[in-house]
Amino acid sequence: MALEEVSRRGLVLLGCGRMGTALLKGWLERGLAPGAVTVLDPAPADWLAEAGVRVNAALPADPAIAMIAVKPQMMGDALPALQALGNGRTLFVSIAAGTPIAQFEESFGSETPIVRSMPNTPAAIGKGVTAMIGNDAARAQDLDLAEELLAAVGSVVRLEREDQIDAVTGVSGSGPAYVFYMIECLAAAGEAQGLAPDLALELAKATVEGAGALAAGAAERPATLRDNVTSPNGTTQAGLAVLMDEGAGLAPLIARTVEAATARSKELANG
Ligand SMILES: NC(=O)C1=CN([C@@H]2O[C@H](COP(=O)(O)OP(=O)(O)OC[C@H]3O[C@@H](n4cnc5c(N)ncnc54)[C@H](O)[C@@H]3O)[C@@H](O)[C@H]2O)C=CC1
Ligand SMILES: O=C(O)[C@@H]1CCC=N1
Repeated sequence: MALEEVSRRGLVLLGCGRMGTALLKGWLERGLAPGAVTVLDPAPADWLAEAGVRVNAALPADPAIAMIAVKPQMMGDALPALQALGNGRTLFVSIAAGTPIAQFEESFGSETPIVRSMPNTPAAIGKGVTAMIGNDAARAQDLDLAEELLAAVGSVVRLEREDQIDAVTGVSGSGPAYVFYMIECLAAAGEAQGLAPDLALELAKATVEGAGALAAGAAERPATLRDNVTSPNGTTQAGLAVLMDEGAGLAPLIARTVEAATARSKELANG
């Protein structure tokens, strides 16, 4: 439904880099009309024009969505291009880390409906997760439209307070990178135990994919699924004794990882 409304009224995408591309590919594959999309980006990828997307063209008169997908550091240069859409019917949706709603209200006017969100790159294959929160001007139907649009490429959670988004960024926004690194480490460790690189990588990727799908679909908690793998005095127990070491194991490492990413999100808000 959201993709139909957006196909009718239009979507402007400010910045089409890695995350903008992930979202746009997800929407196009799920039925968004390419001709309804206007991408504004000084370095647009070739596939956009080939796919029938309008690139660096004039703004549509009354687009449903203005999506902000530039780096926080680029906001000053980039936002004026959307000025004409402020204080109107267009819903602004930002995916930028660390840029507060107040900054968008300052640029576009406080009557502008704005949703601040934090998606992640698995959106490109419809498996993203996005957290979102709206400003005071965002009405229930604006929030529903943003949620439906983001739900087309994965699951969506609504936040109660804007400041929750820093921790969300540290967990799920940045999280795919942690998991990719986990795959890299698992494959390298397999190589160190004598497996060929291709085989080690295949095993590591399939294991993370399978375990992720199992955890996502199971009624049991991850800790129970872990127990199910762990035979008394078996191989998993030997491995987990290292991984779950209180001082040097994964828990304190992940805690520091998420803490650092969350802190960086807060820092970005202060320029
Ligand atoms: N990459 C990720 O996994 C995620 C990124 N984000 C957020 O998405 C935003 C974009 O990040 P990425 O896509 O990773 O960055 P990126 O560097 O891949 O893409 C940024 C794009 O903005 C374009 N750009 C630069 N100046 C511009 C201007 N004045 N007007 C219009 N476009 C301009 C660039 O040419 C580039 O295509 C950031 O704010 C980031 O915090 C949010 C969630 C996840
Ligand atoms: O690294 C970043 O700043 C962005 C935000 C979340 C994922 N990538």
